[in-house]
Amino acid sequence: MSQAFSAPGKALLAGGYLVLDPSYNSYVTALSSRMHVVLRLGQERSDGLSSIKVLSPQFHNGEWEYITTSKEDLLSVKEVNDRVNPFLIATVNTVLAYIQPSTKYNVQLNIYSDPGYHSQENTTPKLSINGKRSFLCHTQAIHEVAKTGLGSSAGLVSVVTAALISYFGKGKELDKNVVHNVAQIAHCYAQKKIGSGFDVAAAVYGSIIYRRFQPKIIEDLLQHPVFSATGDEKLQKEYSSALRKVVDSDWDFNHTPCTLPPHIRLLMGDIQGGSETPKLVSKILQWKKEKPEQSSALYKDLNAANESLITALDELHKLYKEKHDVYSKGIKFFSDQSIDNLTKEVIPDFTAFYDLISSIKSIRLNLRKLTEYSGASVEPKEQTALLDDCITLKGCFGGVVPGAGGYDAICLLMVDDSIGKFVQASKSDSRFEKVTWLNLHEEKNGIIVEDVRHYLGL
Ligand SMILES: Nc1ncnc2c1ncn2[C@@H]1O[C@H](COP(=O)(O)OP(=O)(O)O)[C@@H](O)[C@H]1O
Ligand SMILES: C[C@@](O)(CCOP(=O)(O)OP(=O)(O)O)CC(=O)O
Repeated sequence: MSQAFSAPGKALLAGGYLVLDPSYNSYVTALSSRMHVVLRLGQERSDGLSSIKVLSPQFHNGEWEYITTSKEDLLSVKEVNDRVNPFLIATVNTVLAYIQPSTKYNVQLNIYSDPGYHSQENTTPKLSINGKRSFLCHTQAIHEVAKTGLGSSAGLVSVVTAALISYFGKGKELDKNVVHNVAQIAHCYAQKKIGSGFDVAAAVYGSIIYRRFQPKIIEDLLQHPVFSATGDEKLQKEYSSALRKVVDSDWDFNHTPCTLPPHIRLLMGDIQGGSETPKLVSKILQWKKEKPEQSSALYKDLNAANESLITALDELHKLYKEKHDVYSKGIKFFSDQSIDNLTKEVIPDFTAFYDLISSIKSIRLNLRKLTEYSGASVEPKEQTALLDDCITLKGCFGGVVPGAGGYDAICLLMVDDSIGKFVQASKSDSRFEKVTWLNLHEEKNGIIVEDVRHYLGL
């Protein structure tokens, strides 16, 4: 029996930092760069132990094996050959503790990541037998390859969780909420911190308006004494029942499906400027602690701007449905227009388009205030200049620094038919010489079942 699944990457278009607080909504776009897993029965071990073997053939030394240390002790998982992958062992541990398999298992998982997740330098493509899948092979180990911040670990944890839960569920229909909850716990354990979880939520559910779960739901689990006393069966059973109770409880968070309006597409630019999200987050949290009044006022304004983007996108969906011809005229108008030199005359029918443009401007204005007040380079001046340059070209509604911001990426909202000319024009414009436009788009679905035949020969 073989099964295949995939999960999308992510771009946090609105809600960076605020999404750490369960009071605020964020807007996450799931991306066409996907993380794939193929699960098949593995080889039985001569010692009769259960095992989960994970292969990542795209990367040097991309092989990890997890075995239970004894026939009785189902939950003490050991990494074989000492190759460490914190996200994989956390996922294996969490799934096994949740499932508590009663019979022996030997499973092999092959992981494949689409090109957008990592730098494509020094790679060679490998095609599957039926040509449906092509992945880039790297000469380095996974932890040595530069990332593009599309959420590879979140995609990995989510898709491995889905595959293992499906396997142990013996084909029972996958409950995405169980996959989400188990994957969040595993991802937080691997990261040794409880982030907002927007990346795991997007990997499981796809493009969403996301309000985070309360961290306290999983805090005790991550501190459970079982982690400091491996092999203690009584503690393992206690942990497993506590885990099951948490996973099966109502997490009371928001993951409303959303998608960009028709003919409006995301264009991501990779700047390779490198940013340390944890350092940016700690700087912002420090400022919040030191300047409670200033920060709460700015968070209020930033949240209003984020919500105005969500509303503007929703209004554009309504315009498309209710006045399709007006919507089409608006798309045509903006495809041949740079918003940097919009005439003052406002075309009344295009209000929803103008609202989108002004919501992006409002988010950026408040992110620059966040940068100034906190000292964290959320929208540093180099990114301000680049985003301002982008709106001088036709077909661009504006753009933001996604997620935590910093120097490594920009996300533009574009008229789809204008992207080709926009990218072409940027190639001969020195203002964009540091930008690599990523060949990806919104793919709003979260975890999906894939056809295993597409991976044969990889
Ligand atoms: N294809 C893969 N195979 C195995 N492990 C992977 C793969 N992709 C990502 N990982 C794991 O996720 C880690 C990267 O996670 P992280 O630093 O959080 O980056 P990101 O922001 O892309 O999630 C890698 O070092 C590796 O441990
Ligand atoms: C700051 C944040 O709210 C958003 C960070 O978004 P990014 O997409 O920048 O994160 P990385 O995956 O580290 O690149 C932290 C959080 O929500 O956990």
